[in-house]
Amino acid sequence: MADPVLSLRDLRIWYGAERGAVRAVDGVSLDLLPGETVGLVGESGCGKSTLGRGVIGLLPAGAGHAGEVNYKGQNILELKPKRLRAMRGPELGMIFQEPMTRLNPLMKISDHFEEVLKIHEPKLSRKEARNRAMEALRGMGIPPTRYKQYPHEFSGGMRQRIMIALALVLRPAVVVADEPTTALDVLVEAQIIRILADLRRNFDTALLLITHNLGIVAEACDRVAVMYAGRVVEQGPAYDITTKPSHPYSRELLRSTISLSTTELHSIPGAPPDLVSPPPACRFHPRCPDAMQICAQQWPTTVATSPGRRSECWLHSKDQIPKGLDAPLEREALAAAEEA
Ligand SMILES: Nc1ncnc2c1ncn2[C@@H]1O[C@H](COP(=O)(O)OP(=O)(O)OP(=O)(O)O)[C@@H](O)[C@H]1O
Repeated sequence: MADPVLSLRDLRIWYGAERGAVRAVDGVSLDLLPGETVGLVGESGCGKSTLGRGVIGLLPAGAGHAGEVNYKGQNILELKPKRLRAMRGPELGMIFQEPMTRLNPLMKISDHFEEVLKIHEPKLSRKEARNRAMEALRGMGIPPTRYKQYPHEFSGGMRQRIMIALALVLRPAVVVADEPTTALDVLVEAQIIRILADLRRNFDTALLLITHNLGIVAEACDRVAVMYAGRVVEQGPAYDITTKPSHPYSRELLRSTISLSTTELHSIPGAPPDLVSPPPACRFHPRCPDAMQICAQQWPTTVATSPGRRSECWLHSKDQIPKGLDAPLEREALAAAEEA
């Protein structure tokens, strides 16, 4: 297996708040291999975007961090801002959700590409830069005849494809795509996801795809990391996790996804916890249908449930649970504890 192009080790990111720190990412370890797409899924507010920004060192001012984001033998979180800025684009790319806010309405598409290439690849001649841009656009299904047009002359789906082409024209080693297709209709979404899959194969780009849509994960990702309350609670091959989730949270998340075979709508009871003071021990225990007494008392260890697959749940290390603590957690007891 190839060496990872990027490795997160015990990554922690928090935001200062008056009531205490919001621990948005709280001890995440994850590898990205060259050319693979890893889907990052989880309910709103669990820390996906924060993790995605941490991966390319683009954290808001005031955010604290600890742990490592290793890229080419260096922790990018420790780099000088200038060095990091120079890496962002040619080595670490990011695709955001709303293309209109990122494309300058007064600049033609050609100007956008030529500016980016001039900054990061100054040795390219104008003609070479133009050819590179055309190639990237063609890959995204945008005809070269439209190269000199302005952003408003394109549909939302096309603008998003232009943004993706702009991120990929520099052939970065790692791209973080944060909900890149959420604002688009499903057909355009499927098309973009297919094109993204082709492109990363061609350029060996590792893609971290943040999404709410588990259907996309099953279709487009090699691996998936399921996030809950700042932690990655399960990670492994996308097919295995979307067909046979081993963490109760992944299972519940999958059950609450609408698909063609959906006969009734399921929602996970309760709400995700407050990240200022999350529940002790396993953070999912107050909502978990399988919770045992140990889950409210001790942090679960991460267990390799099969090759390449890890799950942070006591269900997978039952032999280590002290006697009696494997009894089901009583819901009434839980509610009373929460009231107190
Ligand atoms: N700049 C910020 N300052 C303070 N708190 C923030 C900031 N950005 C995010 N947060 C908080 O950090 C937590 C994680 O947010 P984040 O946006 O990373 O989650 P998410 O899983 O990407 O959510 P969504 O799917 O809704 O985008 C939330 O509690 C959020 O309110």
